[in-house]
Amino acid sequence: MTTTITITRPDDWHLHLRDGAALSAVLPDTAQRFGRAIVMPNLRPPVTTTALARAYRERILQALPAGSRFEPLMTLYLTDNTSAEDIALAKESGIVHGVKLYPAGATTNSDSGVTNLGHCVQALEAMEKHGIPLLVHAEVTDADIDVFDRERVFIERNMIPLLQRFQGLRVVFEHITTKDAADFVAQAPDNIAATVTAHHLLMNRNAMFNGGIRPHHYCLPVLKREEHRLALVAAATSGSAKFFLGTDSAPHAKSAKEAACGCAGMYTAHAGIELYAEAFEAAGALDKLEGFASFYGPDFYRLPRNVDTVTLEKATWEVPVSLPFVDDELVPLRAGSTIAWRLK
Ligand SMILES: NC(=O)N[C@@H](CC(=O)O)C(=O)O
Ligand SMILES: [Zn+2]
Ligand SMILES: [Zn+2]
Repeated sequence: MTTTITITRPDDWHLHLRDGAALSAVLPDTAQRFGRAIVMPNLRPPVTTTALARAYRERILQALPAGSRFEPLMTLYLTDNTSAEDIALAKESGIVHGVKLYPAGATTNSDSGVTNLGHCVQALEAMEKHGIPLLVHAEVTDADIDVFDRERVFIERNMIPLLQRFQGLRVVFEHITTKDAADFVAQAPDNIAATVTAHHLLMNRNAMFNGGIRPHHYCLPVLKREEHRLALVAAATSGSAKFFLGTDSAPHAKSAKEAACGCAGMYTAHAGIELYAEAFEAAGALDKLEGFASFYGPDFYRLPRNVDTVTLEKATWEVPVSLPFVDDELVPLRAGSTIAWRLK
């Protein structure tokens, strides 16, 4: 007898869909599993205005498989020059659901990011006023701060002052990777929540060096020590509405990953809910998966929960060694290996 679980259709609250042919290559994986996704704006050039977000949304809808009811939820990329007027327009549009803060230089395509939060006061006040959440890639970029400490130091230097200054702003601490972040979010007021990726629930930093350097396990924020992974599992399976699903699936061509200076990002959308089922099962907490994957995200974003369902069965399947990707290949997480849950 196979074990199955049926849950309300999940949403992905942190996703990179890219653009053009890459978008067409990856979108079906997400659309098959998730009802909606918060689509990250770090294109080249970045999605900095509602007009750009509207055009990008149309390209996503065009690329959807026929009959799909997947709904892209758009975001704007915060820059030093984002104005209160830009935020008012975003709110009015009804299609923009968050504004993403990338500290300049912190991650893939973040060179237009914020150099100093002091430059963003008017935009942040407008977001507070209009109820648009700020989504934060929470890492400092100082050369003297160890790469494994970048998230912890961001909390002290940036997150605490930000929340102090804008007490009505809703903030998503994106892709948390440390016990420090999990503890911080758990004790913070209800306007602060966090997304958690499947890969940070399933792997610690040893996965980057298992028998040799493993570029497909390199992402940002980088994988951390086992004690941090355990803290993330505890937070995600706690039943707290402050922690919800965000895959941070971030496709890069194989040639850009397997390189002298390889790109950061893991592709996980091909098993976007299945990998979480593995992590929750390992923690003995499958009963907590639906809240994390399907309820707490829409509740935080003030959107209705999905009404249809997905069913997962406990059945091992083999992940292809690579997937077609534009003129290249895409190496998904677990390539050539197996995943213990399958989407029915
Ligand atoms: N997560 C990653 O390692 N990479 C993301 C950017 C990001 O989310 O920081 C990407 O766009 O490739
Ligand atoms: Zn990020
Ligand atoms: Zn991301």
